[in-house]
Amino acid sequence: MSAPLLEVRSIAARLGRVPVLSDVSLSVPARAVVALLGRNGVGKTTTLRTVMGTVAATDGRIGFAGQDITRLAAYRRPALGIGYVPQGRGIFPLLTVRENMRLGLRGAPDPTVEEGLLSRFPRLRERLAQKAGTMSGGEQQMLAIARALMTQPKLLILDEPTEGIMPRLVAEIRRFIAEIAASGIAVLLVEQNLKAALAIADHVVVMERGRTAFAGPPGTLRADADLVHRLLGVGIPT
Ligand SMILES: Nc1ncnc2c1ncn2[C@@H]1O[C@H](COP(=O)(O)OP(=O)(O)OP(=O)(O)O)[C@@H](O)[C@H]1O
Repeated sequence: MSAPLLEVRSIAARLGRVPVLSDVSLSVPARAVVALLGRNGVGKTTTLRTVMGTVAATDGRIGFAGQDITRLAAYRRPALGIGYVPQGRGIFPLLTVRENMRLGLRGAPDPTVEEGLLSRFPRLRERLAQKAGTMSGGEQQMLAIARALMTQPKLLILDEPTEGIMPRLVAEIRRFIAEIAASGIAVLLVEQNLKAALAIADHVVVMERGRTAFAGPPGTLRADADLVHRLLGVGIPT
């Protein structure tokens, strides 16, 4: 079997002096969707930030596309093919939609890529010259995803993409994520909603206080109501 696209092996990390991650492992195969779950505060966001390099791994190893990136500078990681949409989206409200979309690029935008994204996100096309801060939370989330896709990543990392978004747009954003995955881009997604995670993911990883407590196919997690209750405090969704 070929190596996974992203392989996080037994990483540890601190925020200030606080040890937040002690033993996190997860793999994202090429073209797969992996959902990262866990109660509030277990370290999901810190895990993603360690992959992106804005938090340093104090132990363990992070590999991407066959390269050891554990100590690679954060600013060099996106260029390897990792797109990241942080929690809270990271949109610049006073810049226009078009300016936000092009923000992560190092050179001129590829017109075919930009055009393809605007066809997929017609709400963004209609608002290209508008300041991003005037859009709804769901539209800003679409913009953040489109911005990450402008760099044509092999892996898209999304931190709670539907958090705080009105229900009508939640379904639309979930559909976009499924489409992105179907187009062959691997997705690593932090998702609070267990039902949505089980529906979209090929693999599920559940964290508990700074470590990986479960990693496997959604069906295995779904079959273990006791484990789901212990790790997530919820029942199995119907
Ligand atoms: N700057 C900081 N210094 C020390 N501890 C922090 C800091 N920021 C966050 N923490 C703690 O680190 C832990 C992990 O936080 P993290 O945001 O990674 O968790 P999470 O699983 O993503 O949570 P949520 O679902 O609430 O976003 C939490 O217990 C949090 O209180």
